[in-house]
Amino acid sequence: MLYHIKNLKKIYKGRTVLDLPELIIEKNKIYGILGPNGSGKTTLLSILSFLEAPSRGTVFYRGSPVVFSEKHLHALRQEVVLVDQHPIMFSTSVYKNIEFALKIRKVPLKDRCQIIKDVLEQVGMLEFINADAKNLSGGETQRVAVARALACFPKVMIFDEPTASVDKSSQLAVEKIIQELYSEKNISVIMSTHNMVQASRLVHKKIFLLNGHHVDSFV
Ligand SMILES: Nc1ncnc2c1ncn2[C@@H]1O[C@H](COP(=O)(O)OP(=O)(O)OP(=O)(O)O)[C@@H](O)[C@H]1O
Repeated sequence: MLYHIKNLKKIYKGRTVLDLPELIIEKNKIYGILGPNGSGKTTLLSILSFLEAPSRGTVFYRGSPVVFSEKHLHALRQEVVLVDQHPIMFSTSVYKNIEFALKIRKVPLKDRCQIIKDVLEQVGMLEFINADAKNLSGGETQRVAVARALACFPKVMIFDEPTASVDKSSQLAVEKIIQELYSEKNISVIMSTHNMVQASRLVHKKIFLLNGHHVDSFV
């Protein structure tokens, strides 16, 4: 079991936006979190990637209860990475954007170049290695963001609406990459999406959220 959530609540200014008595997420699968605007998808993904603490309840990760304090979260954030819907790129080359992630994880200088080439190759973006990351299209930016996350050798990758702001061909390219992360790299994937058709072709398990509650389906 990858995650086991028990009696979780997230409360903002007195309003409960997530209320999950129990939720289990198994490893080595692609999960889709589905729900309308404001249903709590991003909030759940932030908690699963250890960037937000629940207001109440416990998150077990690989069998251990997570202590949401900076000291304890450091190691967990090395193996679980979130790829944001609008990834932030620094105004420098694609190479340096990925290198920055390696630098903060203290990857030795001599290893960085090969890792960066490898991950860009995996997402089909090697030819952009020296391009200015600020000039990339939405789809290209998503792929570099995936490469940057992959450079940290994660066990779990979490995507917030990975194809919401890209065109159709980039959408299929990103879906293919997600499929390969799972099938070739044994990375567990959790992604939110509005797109039911996308979920049907890509994910193994769906989690439906409605007003912060886990429901069996929307019908
Ligand atoms: N930092 C915050 N402070 C106050 N309220 C918040 C905060 N973050 C989220 N919310 C509220 O929590 C609810 C759930 O938001 P969340 O972003 O998780 O939903 P979502 O399903 O991801 O929506 P969308 O599909 O529009 O991205 C919303 O009503 C939102 O306004």
